[in-house]
Amino acid sequence: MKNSLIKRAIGKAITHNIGLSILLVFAICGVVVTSLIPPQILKYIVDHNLVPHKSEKLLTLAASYTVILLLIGIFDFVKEAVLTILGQKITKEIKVEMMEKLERINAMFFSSNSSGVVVSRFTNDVDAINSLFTSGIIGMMVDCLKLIGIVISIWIFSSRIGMVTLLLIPAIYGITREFQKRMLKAQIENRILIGKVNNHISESLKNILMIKSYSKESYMEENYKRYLLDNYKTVEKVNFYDSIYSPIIQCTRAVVIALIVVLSSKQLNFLGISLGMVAATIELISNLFAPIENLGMELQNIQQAISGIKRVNDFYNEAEDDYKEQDLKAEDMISNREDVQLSFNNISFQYEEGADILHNINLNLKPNEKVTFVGRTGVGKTTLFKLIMGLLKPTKGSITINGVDVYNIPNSEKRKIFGYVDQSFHVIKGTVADQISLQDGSITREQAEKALDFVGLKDYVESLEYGMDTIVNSDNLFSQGQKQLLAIARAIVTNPPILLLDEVTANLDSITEEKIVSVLKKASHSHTILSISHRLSSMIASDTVVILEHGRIKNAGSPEVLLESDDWYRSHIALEKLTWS
Ligand SMILES: Nc1ncnc2c1ncn2[C@@H]1O[C@H](COP(=O)(O)OP(=O)(O)OP(=O)(O)O)[C@@H](O)[C@H]1O
Repeated sequence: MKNSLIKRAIGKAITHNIGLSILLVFAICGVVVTSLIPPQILKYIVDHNLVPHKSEKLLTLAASYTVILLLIGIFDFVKEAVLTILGQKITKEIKVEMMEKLERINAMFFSSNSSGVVVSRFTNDVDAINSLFTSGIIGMMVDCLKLIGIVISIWIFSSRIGMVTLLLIPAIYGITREFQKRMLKAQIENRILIGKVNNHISESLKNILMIKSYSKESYMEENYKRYLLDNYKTVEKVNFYDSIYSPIIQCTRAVVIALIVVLSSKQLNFLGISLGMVAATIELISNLFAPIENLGMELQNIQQAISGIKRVNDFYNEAEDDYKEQDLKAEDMISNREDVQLSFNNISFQYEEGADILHNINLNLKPNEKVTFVGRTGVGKTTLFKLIMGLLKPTKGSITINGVDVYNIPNSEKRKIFGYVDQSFHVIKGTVADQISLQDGSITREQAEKALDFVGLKDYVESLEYGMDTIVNSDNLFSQGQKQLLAIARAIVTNPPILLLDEVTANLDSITEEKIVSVLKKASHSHTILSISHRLSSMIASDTVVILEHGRIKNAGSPEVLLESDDWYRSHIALEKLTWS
């Protein structure tokens, strides 16, 4: 059976908050029972005080009536407050466990699930589950109990009215549900259109230059008008249903009350009940409508929560990364930095069943070897890097460092082994020092300073008002080239023996590129460097170039040998020279 995160979270919230849970049960019983008392007091006042014209107990009875109403309010408040607190605790529990799961989940999950889908598991679905407690199951239970109480109270006065009430409940429920469905449909349409209207504004702002240069102003204006018009229509629909629902319910209530009054009049006396009972019945009938109206919404919340529960549980049961050797330490694997053997042992990989991206890759790298992977776009270079870092598991074969399968290396040890730099620098919240250490407590300030110095950014950072402690909250503090240098500092700060460089100089001008390359040349003396580059001539000198084609190694060798023996490589270099000359 599937592991239900929701059941566990609810169980945990209840057992850890026994006092609150008992208070909730007490408040629910209090609301149900006390809400049946006022009509009984009313009946007593009419039959025993007003009809016989006795006023002695009137004040006490009026005070009791008020106190009971106050009690109903207090019980209701306690119920809502406890439900909200428990709901929040359950939501927090679910979200924390989901985040932990997200970190354990197999990288393949992200191939078929966009970030939007994952975010909606954390937001919409968890919120829907939360409403199950705040306005779903418990609300429904309370409302059903209230309805049962009202029907029994009325039945005690008159079985005939009791029967009418029983018929009335499904009728009112039917009308309410129909209106709620129509209103919800209109509200959803309205929300989609509001999204379109807002998106249109941001899209216009983003593309304003293109709109002007291609003279698309009127096209954009027309689209905007259309979205606005459609939006108004849905708002009108919502308002229409909203405005006619209330009168329909009021009329139904008035007709039923009028009927009870007429049927119990002196002339007809069809119901045979006292005046006090008539007054109490009228109040009970009036109280009948609110729980029925609530039931419709609660049913809807429950339906949404059920699909939310299913999606969250499915997410929670996604495959996780396989077993990692948690006790494995980088120092044990690599006792001597000068002796790092990276081997690709006949690996193949596929994202989707039956569609191999990489086939039978075999390579044995020497310590401190500089290897550049080249090949057409989409051939699988970045995928190969992910396999090297153990983020993906080969479908066949293995990649090993000094004989240890990289897929078994625990994530906590990876930074000591690999330094990864790609085309873009990902800024994190925090200071300049945090950008390098990634808030890793084991990295000292001296190490971060040394890394900054190594990439040549020390002077620039010292010129900032707070130096390394300057908060990086704008994208403009560092230029594109400086960001790449920071990325290199981040990668080398732990002095990992293997550097992986994925198109690090893409998007940079040639002067900045030269600067980056010179920093990398400096680093190359003490690292095994694997790089992906489209511009071969601009990279640091490679010992080996590996040409990938259709997911296989087409050729591998020193640049000099390949220049002699590989037509593709020769023409690639010639084309580059032509472009850059
Ligand atoms: N997460 C993924 N899920 C499914 N397919 C993927 C995924 N990532 C990449 N692919 C596919 O795998 C193939 C190899 O992609 P990869 O990014 O490794 O190529 P690349 O050689 O690095 O390309 P480029 O030079 O353009 O960066 C491509 O066909 C790509 O569409």
